[in-house]
Amino acid sequence: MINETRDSENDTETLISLVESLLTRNVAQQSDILEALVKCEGDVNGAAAFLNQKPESEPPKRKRENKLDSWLKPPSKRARNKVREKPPVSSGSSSSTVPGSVPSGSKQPVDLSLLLRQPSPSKARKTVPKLPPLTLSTPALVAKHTPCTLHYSVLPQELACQLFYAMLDLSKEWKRNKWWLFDRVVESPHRTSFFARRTDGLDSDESWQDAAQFWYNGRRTVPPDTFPEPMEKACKIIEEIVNREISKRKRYPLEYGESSSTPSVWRANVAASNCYEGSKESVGWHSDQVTYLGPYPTIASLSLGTTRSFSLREVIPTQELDQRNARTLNIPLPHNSLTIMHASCQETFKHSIPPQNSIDKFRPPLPRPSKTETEPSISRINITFRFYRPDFRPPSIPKCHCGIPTILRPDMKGRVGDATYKYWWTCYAGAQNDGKGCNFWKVMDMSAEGRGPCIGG
Ligand SMILES: O=C(O)CCC(=O)C(=O)O
Ligand SMILES: [Fe+2]
Repeated sequence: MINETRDSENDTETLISLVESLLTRNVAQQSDILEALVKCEGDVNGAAAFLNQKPESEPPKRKRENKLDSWLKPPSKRARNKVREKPPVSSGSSSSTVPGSVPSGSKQPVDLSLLLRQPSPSKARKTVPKLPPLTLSTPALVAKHTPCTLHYSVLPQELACQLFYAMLDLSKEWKRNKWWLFDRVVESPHRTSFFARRTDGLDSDESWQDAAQFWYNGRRTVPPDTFPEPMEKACKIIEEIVNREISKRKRYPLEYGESSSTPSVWRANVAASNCYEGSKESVGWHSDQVTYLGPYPTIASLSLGTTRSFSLREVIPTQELDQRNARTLNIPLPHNSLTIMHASCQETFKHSIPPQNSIDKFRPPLPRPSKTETEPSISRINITFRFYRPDFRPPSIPKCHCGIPTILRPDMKGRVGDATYKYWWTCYAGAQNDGKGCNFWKVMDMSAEGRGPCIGG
């Protein structure tokens, strides 16, 4: 099964994230990770093993340019497909398909400094100070530094425990996501599952379950499971919290809704769930895929079980790279806490659950119904409640030259200040079709495509 809820901006970046997620020690430089990848010919596990055993004091090798270039510019046709060509950064035009061709410069060498978002050798980049990671240990700090809000003890204690036990039991059957990266299939370092609510959350719309069958690959599959009973109960409580929080914050014109003056109607109609068993299970840096969520989505993420650190890092727009650096922000997420990733988070930040060297055993406050003793656990269950917009249902998603539904990507690096972000429909075949894709891209145009209603009309 491929990953339908996460979006990785480009292959090299994904590879680096995957290696990062397997590291058990700090590797300060992304260039060291890339070098290890080159040495191991793109083998993620090999690169991580190499870095994990490398003594910390060993000075980084500096002869990287030739090797990196030859690795990033493989000569074969197959290899050329591996590096995703990117649409122009500042495309101001409305909807445009470029059949059989790609934006100018598409066959040019990959710009490594943009890819890695780390200081380039130029003078200007050297003067941008690097910022150490910052731990955001209170909801006030989270609200100050990120587009998220953090809420503690959101469910009644009994319901939180009931849901934790129910998901822990179900998780034994969950699968690891698999997708194509370069020439190999990679597997997520945690188990995952997808649920669709019985209705779309608004009324008893019966087409909802029907639509849900298309969310893997855009091809009809077995319908996903519906929300188990404690998840349904939790969802109702979470919807109230989310709507209250949305009503307190700035709204964006492309967010779903009748108008900014009508009451908020965020509702969850799907949920993606993850189980991290032990300190080494993780998820690498990514933003969540917005194909069915539409622009400026709000995602509510519930944490159950042992406390894990949730990391956020802004993607600095290209034109600001010589002015500021991103900072890794770490938020400890205890049992029964809710992180709301508000509108603009998927467009401006990446997030991850990094592996840890140690983990606190979680002792649930209540035992299972049939037991008198509680079982300590090193697992964390995460449930992300999401609202798949009616105006982004599967039949409305454009298809690429490979004939499969595209994915929607925000222009993270090309964004300019607070101006409304741009999005592209791009080929997704690279992740699912033996790693081979086409170069389809098309600017998303809400009104030309008949989407809405949006807050901004
Ligand atoms: O486990 C978490 O808190 C994050 C999970 C996540 O980012 C995802 O499922 O997309
Ligand atoms: Fe995510």
